[in-house]
Amino acid sequence: MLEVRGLDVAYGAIKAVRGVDLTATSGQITALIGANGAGKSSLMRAVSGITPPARGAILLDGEDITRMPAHERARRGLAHAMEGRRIFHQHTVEENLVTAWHFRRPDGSFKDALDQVYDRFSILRERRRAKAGTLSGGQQQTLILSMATLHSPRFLLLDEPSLGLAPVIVSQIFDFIRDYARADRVVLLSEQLATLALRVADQGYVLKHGEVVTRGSRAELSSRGIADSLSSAYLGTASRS
Ligand SMILES: Nc1ncnc2c1ncn2[C@@H]1O[C@H](COP(=O)(O)OP(=O)(O)OP(=O)(O)O)[C@@H](O)[C@H]1O
Repeated sequence: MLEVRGLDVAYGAIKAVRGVDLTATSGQITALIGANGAGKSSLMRAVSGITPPARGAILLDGEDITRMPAHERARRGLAHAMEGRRIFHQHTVEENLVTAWHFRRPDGSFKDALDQVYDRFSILRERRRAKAGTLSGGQQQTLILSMATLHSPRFLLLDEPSLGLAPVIVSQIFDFIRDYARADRVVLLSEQLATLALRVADQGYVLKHGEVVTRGSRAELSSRGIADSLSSAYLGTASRS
């Protein structure tokens, strides 16, 4: 279980996250829903140890990791796929996977992990010798997801994995994330569009100006019309470039 208690994240005078309480349980996808600038990425960066919080606590299975360096959190099974396509564009697909494997102290067999990736996303097998920068947006996102999950982390943070992708690719990616969570993992997924988030998430937290304004199960949020109201707010105010 991942718990966040009374979390504040600030950049100087800018308060990006304010007093957030959140619980994400194993076997479920928990969505962070909010428009551009709502504080989703800042919250995730605090959880993975990239941005130190100004206040509050973060616990993994009851252990307080608030002051723990990012690499120690990674060793405890926490992985973070950040917003934007962070891969080595000049390296091949397989070289990117090798790098991801060695980035953490490897245990188990790389070949087995690689076979799993290629069995799941056959396009990555076909394109394993292609430079990652030549892949389509959807293929790059499957590579990023594969890199983030190569070590089968128990806690997976995904920052807007659907960003800019065609609906058919989003469905494939969501299928993967759903299966991943079902195998007793904690998945925290951020998404600007509530309608998209609620297609895959079991529960959600809606953030606005850094604060949780509502939370609930998928059914609860859907019945409250969160999806529609947020989507129209998004369409009116934000751009998704
Ligand atoms: N490194 C930074 N320095 C200063 N302000 C920042 C920094 N990163 C984020 N912010 C500000 O913090 C607030 C929350 O941003 P954050 O990126 O966490 O939101 P978000 O919900 O993830 O939005 P997006 O969908 O654009 O990533 C915004 O006002 C943003 O401008």
